[in-house]
Amino acid sequence: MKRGATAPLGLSEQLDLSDVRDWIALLKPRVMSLVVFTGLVGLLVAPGHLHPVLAVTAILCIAVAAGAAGAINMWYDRDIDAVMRRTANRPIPAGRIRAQAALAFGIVLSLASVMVMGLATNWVAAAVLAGSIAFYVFIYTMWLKRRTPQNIVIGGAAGAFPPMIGWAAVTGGISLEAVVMFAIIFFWTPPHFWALSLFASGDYARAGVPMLPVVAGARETRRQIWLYSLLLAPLGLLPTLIGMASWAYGAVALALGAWFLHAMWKVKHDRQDAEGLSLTRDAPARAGFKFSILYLFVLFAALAADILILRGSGL
Ligand code: HEM
Ligand SMILES: CC(C)=CCC/C(C)=C/CC/C(C)=C/COP(=O)(O)OP(=O)(O)O
Repeated sequence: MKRGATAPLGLSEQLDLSDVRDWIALLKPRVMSLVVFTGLVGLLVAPGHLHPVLAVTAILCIAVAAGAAGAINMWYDRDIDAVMRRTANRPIPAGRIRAQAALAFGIVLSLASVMVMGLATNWVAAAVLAGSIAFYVFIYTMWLKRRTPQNIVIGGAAGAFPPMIGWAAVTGGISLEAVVMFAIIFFWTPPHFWALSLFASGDYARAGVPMLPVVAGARETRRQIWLYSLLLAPLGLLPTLIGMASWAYGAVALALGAWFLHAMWKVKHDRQDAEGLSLTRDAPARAGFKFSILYLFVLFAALAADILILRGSGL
């Protein structure tokens, strides 16, 4: 058939792949991958049984909720994202997705993820899921981010909820083990983010976001990174100390903790100029940021492996 003005579009024309990529980018998939992984670990280590289909549904709900919260964050932050080099090409500031459409997308996905979580698992898990979306959107994004350099310390709690949500999906409640996993991520977030902010502080200064290096300087930021690292390293051992995991996990946590302290010690004593993007490619802050991600991934993987192996062996 010859294509006239009214002829239907072909599938590839209707579904432009670059559009799909932009909608996916709204969900901040790279950052959320680790959020979802920690949620999965919470679900795997929880005592009890959840049908595999429901378990997969629960993890999808965490992924969709985290992504939806990211989309609403990008809607709200479109003005500052446009100013920062790292974020200027995001779909909203770059004009590829309308702000209102992104907001609607985020709200619909948020509501859907909470409803499906409640129906598939239980309403405790759904409530904590709703709470973490609300925390990220209202407490971090809309309230603290533009007001105080403590924004990520308090707001970071949002990213610490997923293991608790996974745990609640299986058990229908929250117990000490879930709180311990929450605490590990809570104290991990400041070194994770402030290491990055040391080499992205020029961006934040331009956008008027009061991140710690902008307000208090690089030296104080390095000091705070070190203090939180000192708290985090022993916290990693808590699962063993409360009898949740064995000493095999404890040994991994100890080694990782020592490695984390080593990486952050180098950040603390780095004397390079921290303004803008002027840190060299191999600057300790860059290495520390990257290592923070590896640390959390390996720590949670070790926790899951330890508990599943112990359970499998009947010990
Ligand atoms: C308030 C808390 C947090 C803040 C402000 C924060 C901020 C950031 C920023 C600005 C980036 C840069 C990369 C990008 O723009 O895509 C990043 C990367 C990343 N964050 Fe965080 N983060 C926080 C908490 C978390 C949590 C709780 C997790 C997971 C448990 C996480 C996991 C990651 C990962 C995996 C990356 C690397 C993404 C990549 O490969 O590009 N973050 N974070
Ligand atoms: C289940 C659920 C709802 C989880 C929420 C997960 C969550 C809050 C993760 C926080 C990580 C994150 C994307 C911070 C970005 O900060 P930013 O928004 O200031 O970074 P940006 O400058 O890159 O936009």
